[in-house]
Amino acid sequence: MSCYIKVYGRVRPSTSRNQQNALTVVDKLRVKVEADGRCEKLYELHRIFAEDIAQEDVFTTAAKKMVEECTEGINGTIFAYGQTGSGKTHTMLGPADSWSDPVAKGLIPRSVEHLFAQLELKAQECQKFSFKINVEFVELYNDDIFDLLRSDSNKITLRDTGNDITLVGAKSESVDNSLDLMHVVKRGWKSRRTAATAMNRDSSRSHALLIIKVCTEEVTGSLKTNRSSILNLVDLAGSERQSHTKASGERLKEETNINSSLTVLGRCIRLLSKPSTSHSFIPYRDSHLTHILKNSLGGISKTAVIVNMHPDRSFVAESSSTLQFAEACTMIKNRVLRNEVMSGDQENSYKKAIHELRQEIDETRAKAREEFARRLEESEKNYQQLLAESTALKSEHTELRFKYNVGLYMMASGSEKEIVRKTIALELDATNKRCQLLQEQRDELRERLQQSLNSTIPMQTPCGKQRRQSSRPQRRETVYKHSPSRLAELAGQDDQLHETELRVATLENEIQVVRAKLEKVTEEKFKAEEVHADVISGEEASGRIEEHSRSTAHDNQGERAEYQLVEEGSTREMEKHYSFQIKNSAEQISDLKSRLDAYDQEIEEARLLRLRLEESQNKEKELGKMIENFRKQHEDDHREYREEIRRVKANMEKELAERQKSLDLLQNELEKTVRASNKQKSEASLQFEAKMENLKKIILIQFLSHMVIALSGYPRLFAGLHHFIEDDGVL
Ligand SMILES: Nc1ncnc2c1ncn2[C@@H]1O[C@H](COP(=O)(O)OP(=O)(O)OP(=O)(O)O)[C@@H](O)[C@H]1O
Repeated sequence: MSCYIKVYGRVRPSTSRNQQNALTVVDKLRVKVEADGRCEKLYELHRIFAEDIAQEDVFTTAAKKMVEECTEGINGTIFAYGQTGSGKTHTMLGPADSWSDPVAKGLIPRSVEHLFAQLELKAQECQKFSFKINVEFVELYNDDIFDLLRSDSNKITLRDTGNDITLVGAKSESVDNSLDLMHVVKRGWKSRRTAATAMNRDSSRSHALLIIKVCTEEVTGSLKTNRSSILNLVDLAGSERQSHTKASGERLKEETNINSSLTVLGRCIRLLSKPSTSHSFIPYRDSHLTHILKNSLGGISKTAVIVNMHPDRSFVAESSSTLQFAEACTMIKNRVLRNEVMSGDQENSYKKAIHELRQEIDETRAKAREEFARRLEESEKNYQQLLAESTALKSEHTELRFKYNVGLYMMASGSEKEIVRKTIALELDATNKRCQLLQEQRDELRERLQQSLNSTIPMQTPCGKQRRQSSRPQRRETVYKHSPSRLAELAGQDDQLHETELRVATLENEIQVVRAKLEKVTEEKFKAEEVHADVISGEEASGRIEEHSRSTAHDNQGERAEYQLVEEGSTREMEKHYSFQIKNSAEQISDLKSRLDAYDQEIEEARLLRLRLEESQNKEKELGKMIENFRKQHEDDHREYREEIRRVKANMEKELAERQKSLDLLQNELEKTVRASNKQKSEASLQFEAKMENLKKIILIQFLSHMVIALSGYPRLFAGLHHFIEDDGVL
């Protein structure tokens, strides 16, 4: 497994109130460096700790996980880097004499405590778990390594065996608990070289390395697992500028050495951070510091770097160079190895592995079942939700229908809305029919009226004629429907119309009678004229005829005058009578016309009602469609859910099958191993038996040869023995 070095930045609080800060923590990942407000640069690290960050947070972010992994056989290194006085010791150990302060204590005391807490936890969880902690504490002063746990000033040398760098001559102390370890740290710290400088009253003049070696043993059944790891906690000395520290003499020499070792560290980091030079030579051996940290920089360890910075503007150059160092560190990748050795009975370990795999399969199955149940529940919930939504829509639809029915109810006053709803179709049909009937009746009435009018034309006054001619054009034929109440009203009007119709019919009869009378009178008149003409045209006695004619003419004149008078009188009377009748008829016609208008109005209203009804029906249809769509969508969703569940189930079954397959493979392997070991055993026992047989023979031969030698002095006994051997076939 490979992973990048984790790099964290920490900005300490400013020391001077007058100075403006050159560093601004932008957010949790970025810090901005500003020089005289001119150029500014943003640096992004894995985390930036602002001035007010708590020590606990620094530990949790930068070290906690690494400490935990140390108990699993993974090496870890944490080191603090930065200019002098930037807070490296504050970060690693905490303020002086506050290492046991729960708030102020630094990363080393917290790591030590957490390490032991973790080991204790493992001991509780595992039946057979033991651990061994050894600690070494050294300092690199003027590029020499000194043991901080020994009072003599013996120098320590480095042994590099490739993967391991060991400190030859360093005292390794075994500790059982965190208190003991911290006691060792305190003891060693007292020996560390510090001095007051212009920058720091208690400036570290050396790089301090606390090396905690963790070894654990875990026994499960007949399987023994040994793990080992090293946790390096490093407090580097700070880079210094002579202009700031104003060092001289011994301090200047220290300063030069510190700076040169840090320069080598920087160079190694720069080379490691370039991907092109990943396989080229890295000058670890140029300084003890880089040599010791070889495994932590591009090696087989998990590494975290905490770069400490001073926020003041006067240290802006140092802060920039520290951040550049940090940025280079973020590009270095380490290869992390787990130092773990498993031993014990192989067969048992296989069995255990099989058992564990079975357990894992069971767990996976249980998880799959849980997941399946959860998804099923989820889909059920969704289904319920959709159902609820569908019900809501239905109720909305019902509500709309209700409103529509209320509307109908209001229109069909007097009827019950439920009845109206149920009988609406029948009513509509009936209304249609009645409307049709009414229209037919109306048409018939119109026709008869027209006939009546036609028959009275010769007797009409010009004014009546004009009125008739100016009557409205015939309306278009439309089939309308009425509401029941309107139909009741119309029925009343229908009766009236019928009555009028009867009256018109009576009138027509009367007209017929009058006409007949008129015809009779006219006929009589014509007859009289004919008779008169016959008398006048006789040839006999023309005088007489003349006389008779004169007298007859006189008589006829009187008769004719009389007749004319009668005729004139009756015609006037008749005219008077007919004009009265015509007047009456005209009045009735106008009345009928106004009624017809009213009918038309009613029919118009019925048409509007019908339109509204159609609208409502359309709405109902739309709602029906919406519900249908919704139901379809719901079914689709449900199908999708089922599909997904089936997919998940299939995947899980596939996974289970794969696991089962690997289990079978393991079982086969185990059987093979058992068979091989049995074969070996039987071969070994056969060999052993053969060897034993040979040994027995050799012993017997030796015994017999001794006997031969011993009995050579007794020939008879020897001969007997010889016989015995030959007879028994011993040799
Ligand atoms: N984050 C902080 N909060 C409060 N005080 C701090 C912080 N960082 C540093 N200090 C204080 O600043 C002073 C110098 O800090 P420290 O000794 O840790 O610096 P250093 O980087 O180790 O310096 P040197 O390299 O010279 O040893 C100390 O008094 C310390 O308590």
